[in-house]
Amino acid sequence: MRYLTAGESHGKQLTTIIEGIPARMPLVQEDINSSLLRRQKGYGRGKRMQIEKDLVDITGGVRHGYTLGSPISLVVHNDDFKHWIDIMGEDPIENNTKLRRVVSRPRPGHADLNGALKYGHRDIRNVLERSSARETTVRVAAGAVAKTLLKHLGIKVCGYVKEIGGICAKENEFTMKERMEISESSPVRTLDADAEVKMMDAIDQAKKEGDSIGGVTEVYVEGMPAGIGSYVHYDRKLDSKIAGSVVSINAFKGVEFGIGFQAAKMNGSNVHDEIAWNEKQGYYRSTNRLGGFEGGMTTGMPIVVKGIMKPIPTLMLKPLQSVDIETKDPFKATVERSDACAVPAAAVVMEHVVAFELAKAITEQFTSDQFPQLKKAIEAYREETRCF
Ligand SMILES: Cc1cc2nc3c(=O)[nH]c(=O)nc-3n(C[C@H](O)[C@H](O)[C@H](O)COP(=O)(O)O)c2cc1C
Ligand SMILES: C=C(O[C@@H]1CC(C(=O)O)=C[C@@H](OP(=O)(O)O)[C@H]1O)C(=O)O
Repeated sequence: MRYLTAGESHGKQLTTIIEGIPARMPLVQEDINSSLLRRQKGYGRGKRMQIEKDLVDITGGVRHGYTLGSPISLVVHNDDFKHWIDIMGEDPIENNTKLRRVVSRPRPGHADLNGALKYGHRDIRNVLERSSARETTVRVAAGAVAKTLLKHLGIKVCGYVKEIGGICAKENEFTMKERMEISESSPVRTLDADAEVKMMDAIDQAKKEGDSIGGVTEVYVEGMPAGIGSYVHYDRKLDSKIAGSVVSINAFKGVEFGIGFQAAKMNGSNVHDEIAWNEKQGYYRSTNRLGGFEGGMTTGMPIVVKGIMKPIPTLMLKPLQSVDIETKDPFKATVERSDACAVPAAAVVMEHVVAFELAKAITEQFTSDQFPQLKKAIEAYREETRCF
C-alpha cells in the first residue's frame, strides 16, 4: 500500500491516491467523513476551521460501497479557495488584474526560509501553501481507508491527547471502547476530565497572549496479531516505519513507544515484559511497558505510541525576529490568523498515519488481491500463533 497527496492550502482542492487496498472491501463516504470531521473539531484552532467543511468526494476505485482493487482517489475541496482565486487561481500572472501579494518574510519555525532557498522561490507563498498542515486533511482521508480495512479485521485504532502546554493527563485504565468514545467526542480528546478543563484554559491563555503551545498525543491500538513487521532488515521494522510517519506530521518532533524515554533510567528487570500463555489468548505479556513492539515486530499486546508536537510557529502577537528576503532588513512578523494549539486535531492526524502504516504492514505480510481472502489468512494466522 502507498499513497501520494497533492494540493495547496488555499488552492482548489486536496487529492490523495491510494494504491494497494484489496478488492471487495466495504468502503463508504461516511467511513472517511467521520474522520475528517473529527480532525476539524479540535479545541484551539483558528478561524480557518470555521470556513472549511471537509467532506470527501470518492472519485475512483470504489463502486456500490466496495473497493474495486484499483487505485482509490479521494478529493476534499477547500471552501476558502473562493477568497483566494486571484492569488491561487491558474491565470498567468500577467492576466491577473489584482495585484499579487508576494510573501518575502519567512516565519521562524515554519518551512518558509528553507523551502525558498531549496526551490528558489522568491515568493514564499509557493512554499507555505504546500508545507501547510492543510495537507493533513487528505492524510487523514487515506488513513480512514486504512482504518476501515483494520476495523474489518478486528483491529481498532484511536488517538487522544496526553499533554498540552505542560498540563499532563493522569494515567488511567480505560477500555478500548471508552478510549474511542472520548477520542471521538471530547473537545480536547484527553482521557482525564480534570486535565481537560486545565488544557482548555491553557489554550485560551495562549490565544489571549497571541502565543502558541504544543503537547503530546498518544495512539492506542488493539487487535494487531503478533509478528507483524520484521527483524530481518532495518527497513522492515514496523516500529521504525511508525516513528517515521509520526515525525512526518507537521510540527511533530519526537516519538515514544510504551514507557519510551523513561526506559533509559530504569533497570532491564523493570522494563521488559514477561511472557505468559493461556488457552484463550495464546502468548501474551503480563505488562506492556514496551508498547507492543519487540524486534521491529508486534507482540500482539496493544500498541501504545506517543508523538511530541512543538508549539505552532506562526505567532499572532509574539512575533519572532526574522529577515525580509527582498530588503534583508530585520522585521518582526505579524499575522492575521493562525491556530494557537493544534494538538487535539493532530491526535486525529496521528491516529490516521499510524493506521496507514499498520494496514500497509498487514497487506504486505498477507498479500491478497481480495479482501475476503486477506481476512481468512489473518484469522488462520491468529489461530496458528495462538497454539504455536
Ligand atoms: C493540525 C495542524 C495545524 C497546524 N496549524 C498551524 C497554523 O495555524 N500555523 C502555523 O504556523 N503552523 C501550523 N501547524 C504547524 C506547521 O504546519 C509546521 O510547523 C510547519 O509545516 C513546519 O514543519 P515542522 O514544524 O515539522 O518543521 C499545524 C500543524 C498541524 C499538525
Ligand atoms: C487549514 C488547516 O490548517 C492550517 C495549517 C497551517 C499551517 O501553517 O500548517 C496554517 C493555517 O492555515 P491558514 O493560514 O489558512 O489559517 C491552519 O488553518 C487545516 O488543518 O485544515
